[in-house]
Amino acid sequence: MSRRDTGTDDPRVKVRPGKRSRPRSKLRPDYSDRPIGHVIGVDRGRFRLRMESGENVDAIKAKELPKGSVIIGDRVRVTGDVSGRPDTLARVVEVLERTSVLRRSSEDRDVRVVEKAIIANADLMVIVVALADPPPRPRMIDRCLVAAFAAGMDTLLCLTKADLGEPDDLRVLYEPLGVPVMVTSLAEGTEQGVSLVRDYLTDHTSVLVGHSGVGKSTLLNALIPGAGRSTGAVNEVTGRGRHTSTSAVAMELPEGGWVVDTPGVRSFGLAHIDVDTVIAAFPDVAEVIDTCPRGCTHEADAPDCALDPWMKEAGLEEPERLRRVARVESLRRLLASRIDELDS
Ligand SMILES: Nc1nc2c(ncn2[C@@H]2O[C@H](COP(=O)(O)OP(=O)(O)OP(=O)(O)O)[C@@H](O)[C@H]2O)c(=O)[nH]1
Ligand SMILES: [Zn+2]
Repeated sequence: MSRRDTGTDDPRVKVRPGKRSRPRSKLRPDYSDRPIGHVIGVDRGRFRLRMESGENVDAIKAKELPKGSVIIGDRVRVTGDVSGRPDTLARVVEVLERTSVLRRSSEDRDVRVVEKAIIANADLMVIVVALADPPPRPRMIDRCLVAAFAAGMDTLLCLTKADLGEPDDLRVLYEPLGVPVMVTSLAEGTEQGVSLVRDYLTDHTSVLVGHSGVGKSTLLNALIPGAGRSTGAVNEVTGRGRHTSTSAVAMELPEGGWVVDTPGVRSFGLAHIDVDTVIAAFPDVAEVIDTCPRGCTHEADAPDCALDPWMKEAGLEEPERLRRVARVESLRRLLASRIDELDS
């Protein structure tokens, strides 16, 4: 992946990966008059579509479409039986151009990096972080910010369990980057901050990302009464979350908009994202890096890397000095290793 020319060298100019338009082959049939559906459920090769007519229709993918080419959130053209009557199946014949694609990479058994598209057309990543139990990890937040940036999605930082901890340290780290921060408290019988989050999510297509146990399901149930997400259980065998299923689902918000829930976001390797894109996702640090010597790797042992004097600048107030150290360490860790599990 190469960085697109935006006509400027200014690293503050965010470069979002461009939409790719596939040339239409003359031999391919023209499906442009077929009805359009929105993929709101994927379960082992079966798709649930919300048609533009409002009908829900079940479908499979046409053979000519490659494996994995239809994902949750896609807009697709459909042939066959689109009546939505029981025991009917339509056929997805074309995937329309996506406005965003959230990808992840992971290592397969041969330790090859495999990249996978997991969510299409989502515009907002809600990074869910508990203020305590489990303790917040800025490293994970940074990984998510990079993935969202590379996907072309906006971000919202949602700090849960405010009854157990203070949000100020995280606000100091992320508000200067322009990441909106919202705080919720959903301890037994309380419901603070939810309506603000719901208003923010309305009319967007969002995905909640966060470590196991931070309260994603609790938040989702509060946002969408009747969402029926089960909460609190941790897999006793692996000690990890209990999502063993492969199904992905998009749930409708009461006032409009969608929240996507997919086990795909559990592991969040960023190996498919190039160094420039990782750096661009750290706008404050990118500005400093601009003054590095040519070819600088920005790693801890890189000679004359501009990040070192920036961290140690004389006369810095303590919170700002700590913020800079945290930002540089986070970026350096990300540059050193972009393969990681969200839950690790
Ligand atoms: N004290 C407190 N506990 C909370 C709050 N929100 C959720 N919890 C509790 O935290 C535990 C985990 O919540 P879940 O909603 O299951 O967390 P999750 O992020 O969906 O976890 P996974 O499904 O494993 O990914 C549950 O016991 C919740 O009751 C909160 O605001 N305050
Ligand atoms: Zn450098």
